[in-house]
Amino acid sequence: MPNKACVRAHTNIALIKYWGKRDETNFLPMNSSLSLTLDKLYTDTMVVFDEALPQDFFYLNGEQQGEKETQKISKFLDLFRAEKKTALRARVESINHVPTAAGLASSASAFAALAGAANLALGLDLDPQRLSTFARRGSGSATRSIYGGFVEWDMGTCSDDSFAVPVDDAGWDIGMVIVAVNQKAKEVSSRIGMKRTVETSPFYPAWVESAKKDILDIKAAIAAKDFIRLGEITEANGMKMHGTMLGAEPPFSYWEPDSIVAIKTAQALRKQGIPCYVTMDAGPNVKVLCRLSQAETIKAAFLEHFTEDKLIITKPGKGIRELTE
Ligand SMILES: O=C(O)C[C@@](O)(CF)CCOP(=O)(O)OP(=O)(O)O
Repeated sequence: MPNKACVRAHTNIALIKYWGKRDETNFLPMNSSLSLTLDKLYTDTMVVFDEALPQDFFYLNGEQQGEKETQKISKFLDLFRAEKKTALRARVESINHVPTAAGLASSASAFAALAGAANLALGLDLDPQRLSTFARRGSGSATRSIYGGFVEWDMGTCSDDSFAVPVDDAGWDIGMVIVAVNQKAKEVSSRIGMKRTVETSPFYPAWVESAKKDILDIKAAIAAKDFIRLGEITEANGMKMHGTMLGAEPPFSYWEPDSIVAIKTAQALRKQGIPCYVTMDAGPNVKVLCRLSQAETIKAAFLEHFTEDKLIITKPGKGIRELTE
C-alpha cells in the first residue's frame, strides 16, 4: 500500500442546481444536477496514512485546522478506512486555489481531491463512478468534480447508484467569467439554506419538478452544441432556485447589490448581441456562462463595474488527477 498520495480536483459550477436532500445522512439529492468543471479553480490535497500518528491532522492552506474542521475530515476518512478495514490515522494537507466558502463551491473541489487522495493512499482502487459516491458523502457538489467538462450527478435510487456521469468534455468554445462580488464567508451555508428551503418553502416542490425537466432539456442542448439554449436553461434554472429561498421561513437571499449589477451587465451584453448567461449559488458571486472566444470582451464590459481582481476567466476543467511530487 503506497500510504501517501496527492491529488488535484477542480471545482464545478452547477448549471442545473442541486438544492435539497431527500436523505441527509447519505447526501441523496431531490433531483439530478449538471455542472461545468472549471480549470482555474482547484484544490490540491496530500494524504499520508501512518501508523505512527495518534490521530488525524488537517492543514488547510498551510494552517493546522481546529477540532471542528478536523472532525469533519476524520468522519469523511472513516468511509475509506471502513472500506480498507484499517484504523490508520492520516495527515491531510490541502491547498485551495479557490476563494474559500465564498459561494465558489470550494467544498466541491476539496472533498473530491480528498476522496481521490485517500483512494490512492489506501490502495482502494475505487473506479471514478464508485469514487464519486464517496466524494458525495463529503459534500454533494463534490460528486461532480470527479470528472471534467459537463458532468451530471444522477440522483439515483440509493447511496450506491447516486453518482456522477461524464456528459461532454465542453471543448466547444465554452467558458465562464466569474464575478467574485465578495469573498466573505456567507451567513447561511448552502447546507443550512437548502434544508430550510426544503422544509418551509411552498415554492420548493415546483422547483424539483421544474429541475427534472430542465436537466433533460439541457442535456439535449449540450448534445446539439446549442449554446443559446444551454445558456437560457442555465440562467432560468438558477433563478428558479433562488426564487425558492424567497418563499422560505424566514425568507433569505444570497444576492447583494453588486450581484444585480453583474446580472444587468450580462443582460446588456445580450442586447448587444453577445450571448452570456448568469448563474448563482449559495453566495453573492455571479458566474457568467459564455463562449470562451468572447470571454475577454465580456470581461471588458464587467471592468466598467468591477476591479480586475474580482473577475476570473476560466475554460472548462478536467477530472481529478494524481500529482506526482
Ligand atoms: O452546486 C450546486 O449544485 C448548487 C449549490 O452550490 C448551491 F447553490 C449547492 C451546493 O451544495 P453543497 O455545498 O454541495 O451542499 P452539501 O451537500 O450540504 O455539502
